[in-house]
Amino acid sequence: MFGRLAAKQVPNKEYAVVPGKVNPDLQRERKKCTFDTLELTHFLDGGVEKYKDRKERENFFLSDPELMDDVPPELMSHEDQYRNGLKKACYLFKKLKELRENGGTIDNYRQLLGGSLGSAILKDGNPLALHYVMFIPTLMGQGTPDQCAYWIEKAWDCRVIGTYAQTELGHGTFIRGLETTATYNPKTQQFFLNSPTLTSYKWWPGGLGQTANYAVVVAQLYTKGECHGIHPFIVQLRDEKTHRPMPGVIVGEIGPKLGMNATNNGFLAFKQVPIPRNQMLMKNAQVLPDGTYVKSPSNKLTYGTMMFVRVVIVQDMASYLAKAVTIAVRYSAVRRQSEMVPGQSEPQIMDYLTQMYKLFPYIATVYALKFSAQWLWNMYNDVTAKIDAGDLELLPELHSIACCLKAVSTADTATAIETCRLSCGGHGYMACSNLPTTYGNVTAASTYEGENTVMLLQTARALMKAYAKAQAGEQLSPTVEYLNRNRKFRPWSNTVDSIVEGFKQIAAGKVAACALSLQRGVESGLSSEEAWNRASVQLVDAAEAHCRAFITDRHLDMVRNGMNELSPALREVMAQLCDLYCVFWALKRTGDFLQFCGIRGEDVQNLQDYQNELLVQIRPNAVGLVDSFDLRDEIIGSALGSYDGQVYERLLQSAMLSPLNAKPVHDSYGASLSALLRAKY
Ligand SMILES: CCCCCCCCCCCCCCCCCC(=O)SCCNC(=O)CCNC(=O)[C@H](O)C(C)(C)COP(=O)(O)OP(=O)(O)OC[C@H]1O[C@@H](n2cnc3c(N)ncnc32)[C@H](O)[C@@H]1OP(=O)(O)O
Ligand SMILES: Cc1cc2nc3c(=O)[nH]c(=O)nc-3n(C[C@H](O)[C@H](O)[C@H](O)COP(=O)(O)OP(=O)(O)OC[C@H]3O[C@@H](n4cnc5c(N)ncnc54)[C@H](O)[C@@H]3O)c2cc1C
Repeated sequence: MFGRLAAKQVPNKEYAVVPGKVNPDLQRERKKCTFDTLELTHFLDGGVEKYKDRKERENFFLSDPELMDDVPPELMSHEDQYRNGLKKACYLFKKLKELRENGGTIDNYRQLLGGSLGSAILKDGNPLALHYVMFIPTLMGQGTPDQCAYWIEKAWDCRVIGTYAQTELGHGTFIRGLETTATYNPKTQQFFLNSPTLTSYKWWPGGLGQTANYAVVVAQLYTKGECHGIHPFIVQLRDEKTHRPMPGVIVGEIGPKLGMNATNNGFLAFKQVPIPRNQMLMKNAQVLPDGTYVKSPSNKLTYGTMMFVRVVIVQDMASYLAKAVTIAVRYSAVRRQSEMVPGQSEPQIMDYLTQMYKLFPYIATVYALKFSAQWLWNMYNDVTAKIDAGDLELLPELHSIACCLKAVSTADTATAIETCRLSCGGHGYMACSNLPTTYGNVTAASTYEGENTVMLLQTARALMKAYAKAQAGEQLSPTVEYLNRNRKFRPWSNTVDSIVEGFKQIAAGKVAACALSLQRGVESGLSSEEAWNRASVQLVDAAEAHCRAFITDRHLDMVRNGMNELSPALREVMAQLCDLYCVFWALKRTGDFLQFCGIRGEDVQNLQDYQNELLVQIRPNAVGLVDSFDLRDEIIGSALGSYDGQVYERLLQSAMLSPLNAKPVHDSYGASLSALLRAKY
């Protein structure tokens, strides 16, 4: 990274990065590790074959100089960020095509577009991401076989580039309130797309600004004078030859953002734009040539693509976090500061227990999220196969767990990355640490694909239904089985099993308390909606507790039952991480444990002692654990986190890339500063 330019400009040659030289503290850390890091890498990849595939894929992409930046995107203008992003994205997609022709799978695409590899190549966003992440999945999930046959090939080959245009200036969350209309005219057999108000302008879709020439547009369907709610339509936005906007299409880019500045998010409006009837995606609902509307088996099937992306976001979060925590742990091994014992040499900052506390729970979180994400991905595939066969029974369960996992994983990861940044002191604030960009990417996910509070309220809605079922003695689905009214919770016993059990007990207690609040609200004369709003802070809290119970349960189950093949040395470390994740959250929720699980003050002290013990146990393996994520330096993209630990050399090298350092006296001196220095006031 930070290529050719820098090497010429470092002021003192002896401070240049030396290839192959590894920081001695990092070397010592690697020797201390008690397990085989390669064994863990294989486990994370899902076996040796998958490990080899990944390595090959990374080589294929990351050793291509066309895909590497000579100048970091943060030094570019907004326009150049887009130009650079688009150039690389187009090149990347040519390579993706090559990969597909050699038998690449959708999993390859996910890994490339999400998480670590994608964010290494297109650090600040990808203007073609929505084409693959939402446009193609919507065609696949919502098109009829004929529509799929016509559009998907074109889309895979990038003969059309699409985006997913749903959100409007006025509505993102409440999609039933969208204002864009698609009105069917049986005489011409066309829909007419129209944007009746300013607030109906589409706003946000990735790649919409200057990149996409087609979009899936979500609009209110009108036929025979009646509105049938929101439906997806394929709309051509730009001429296929000239790329000029089609007649009646108003389109542009929305401007710089906190992050993701190469994503080319755009706005869009229509002035009675016609499209043929067969460009409504009609797998679920249909409009017949004469304008007759045929209902979908469930109007929530239109929401299918959002569900897909929520599921993959959870996986993505684990990848982003692995990257951030690798940077912070390696830096904390290299960085020495202060005196722990007066007169003695300065310790590595990772020897401070507070530093271990900042970092190690987030190493554990990578695993916690990975295991939940894997479970969710499997469930998603099972449920979609069943839906395709006409069985919609498990759809609500999938929706409920996907919503809370999306919210909790994105919120936790954003907090974790900010903590990683803080743990790197001043240098963490530098763009070249790659922590600010990583945070920018991750914090966006708390908003997109369903704002987190709203997602938790969706889960809470399902929890209230499940609670009512439990009270009626009905059978419950697996993720809410703990609400069963006959379930006896085991008494507290100062073990990790007890913590996991405790989270279920807390969730059950909070769900019951919400139900009571709602009931009281209604009894006091509030409408059920008003009572819901009055209880909503509690409801969000209950949904979060439910999700924490799920994540800890999954994590413990994996450690107990999913690691039999691993060596005892590695299993021990995996168990320590699981325990740490559980204790960390138990201590963050001490009030809940005191309220719902009957623990006492001395139990809290025991938990505190156990947390300290775990931090110290994990300390010698910290660098080994992040090395096992096996993230190449191009993926890490950080002056602080590279494998060799040449932190100070890389900081100096990256400073020299600043255009402000190109000349000994900057032009602005003559333009303004010299006059100020000479002025007599
Ligand atoms: C090919 C390669 C792929 C590679 C992948 C690489 C991965 C990389 C990923 C990272 C890159 C991402 C890039 C960024 C993309 C951002 C794109 C967007 O934001 S796009 C824009 C994203 N925008 C958003 O996410 C908008 C968020 N808003 C919404 O989704 C909805 O408005 C709502 C869910 C909040 C409410 O909906 P509303 O219709 O008002 O519903 P009510 O509340 O009245 O509840 C009624 C009933 O419906 C039920 N139900 C609801 N949903 C579902 C469902 N999905 N299902 C089932 N059921 C559902 C609900 O439970 C309830 O049941 P019941 O109690 O009656 O039994
Ligand atoms: C980086 C990025 C990329 C995006 N890409 C796309 C894209 O490609 N395509 C696309 O269509 N959209 C895209 N979006 C839009 C995104 O999906 C919406 O911003 C998101 O769904 C939130 O909607 P909103 O902006 O209307 O927020 P709002 O709903 O206005 O949220 C504002 C506040 O109101 C609260 N609130 C709203 N409703 C409720 C409620 N019912 N109960 C309690 N509180 C509530 C929220 O919790 C939040 O605190 C993108 C957004 C971002 C940030």
